[in-house]
Amino acid sequence: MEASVALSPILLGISSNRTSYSHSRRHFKKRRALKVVSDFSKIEDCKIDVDAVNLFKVTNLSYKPPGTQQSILNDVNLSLREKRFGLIFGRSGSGKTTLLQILAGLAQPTCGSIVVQKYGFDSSPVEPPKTLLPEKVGIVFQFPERYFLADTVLDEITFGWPRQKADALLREELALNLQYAINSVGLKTISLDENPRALSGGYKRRLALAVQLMPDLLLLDEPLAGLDWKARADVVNLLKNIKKDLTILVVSHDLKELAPLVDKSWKMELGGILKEAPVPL
Ligand SMILES: Nc1ncnc2c1ncn2[C@@H]1O[C@H](COP(=O)(O)OP(=O)(O)OP(=O)(O)O)[C@@H](O)[C@H]1O
Repeated sequence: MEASVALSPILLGISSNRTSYSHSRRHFKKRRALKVVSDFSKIEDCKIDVDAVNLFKVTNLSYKPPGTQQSILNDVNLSLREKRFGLIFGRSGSGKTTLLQILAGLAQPTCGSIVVQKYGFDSSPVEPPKTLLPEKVGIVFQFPERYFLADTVLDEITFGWPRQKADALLREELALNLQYAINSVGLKTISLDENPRALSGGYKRRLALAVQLMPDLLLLDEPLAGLDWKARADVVNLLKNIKKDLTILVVSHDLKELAPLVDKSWKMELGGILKEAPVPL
C-alpha cells in the first residue's frame, strides 16, 4: 500500500490505546504552532533569533526509587534550547536511562522541576515556566523494535490513534500526522502493509522513530545500538533531518558517530551527577 492510499484507514477511523484523541490533536497543533526548547545557560543564542525561543529546563532534580535508600540521580540541572541536539554520555549504571525515563514522565522525581519556558530575543523570559507535560515528550527505548505491537507498518504507526469516533477534522489531522511521520523518517518507499519485523535493522529504527515523532522533545536511548555500520549511518542522517523540527536528547555510548550532531553535551558521573562537558573523542 502506498502512503497516500494508506491514509484511508485513518479517514475511516481508528481506535485508541497508545495515544488519545485529544493527545493526537494536541500533538498536531503543537507541531505546527509551538516552539519548545532552548538553552538556558547559553541564552545569548536567543539574541540572533527574531522570534521567542523555548527552553527546556531541568532544575535540581533528584530521584530515589521507592523503597531504596540511595539516590540514583543527584541534583541534576540541564537546559536545552528548541531544535537542538543534546547528548548525555557516561559510565554504565550512572543513571542516564533513569533520567530519560523521568523526563518522559515514566517515574516521578523525588524533587526538582522539569519545565519549558519561552524567552524573548533580549534573553528575558516572556512567560512563566510551564511544567513539561509527558504527552509532549516522546521516548524511544533501546532496541525499540523488540516492542513492536502490530503486524503492519501502518498499524504500528497508527496504533492507539482514534478510529471509531474521529470527526472529519480529526481524521484529516490524523491523515496529515501519518503523512508527516512517514515522510520525516523516509518510510515512503516501504509498503505500509509490510510486517515491521520483516524490515531491515535501519528501517526498524526509522519505524520506531515514526511512532514517537509527534512530541516536541524526543528522547532516544542508545539509538545506534545493535545496528550494522550502514544502518548506523542511516539513523545518524535521519536524526540530522529530524533535528530541524524537534529537540532531541540522546543517551549514548556511540560518541564518535553522534558528535557531528551535538549542540550541547553532558557527562553523567557515577552517583547520578550530571556535568556539562564536551564530547570526548
Ligand atoms: N527502580 C530502581 N530501583 C533500584 N535501582 C535502580 C532502579 N532503576 C535503576 N536502578 C539502578 O540505578 C542505576 C542507574 O541505572 P541506569 O539504567 O539509569 O544507568 P545507565 O547510565 O543508563 O546505564 P547503561 O549505560 O548501562 O544503560 C543502576 O545501578 C541501576 O541498577
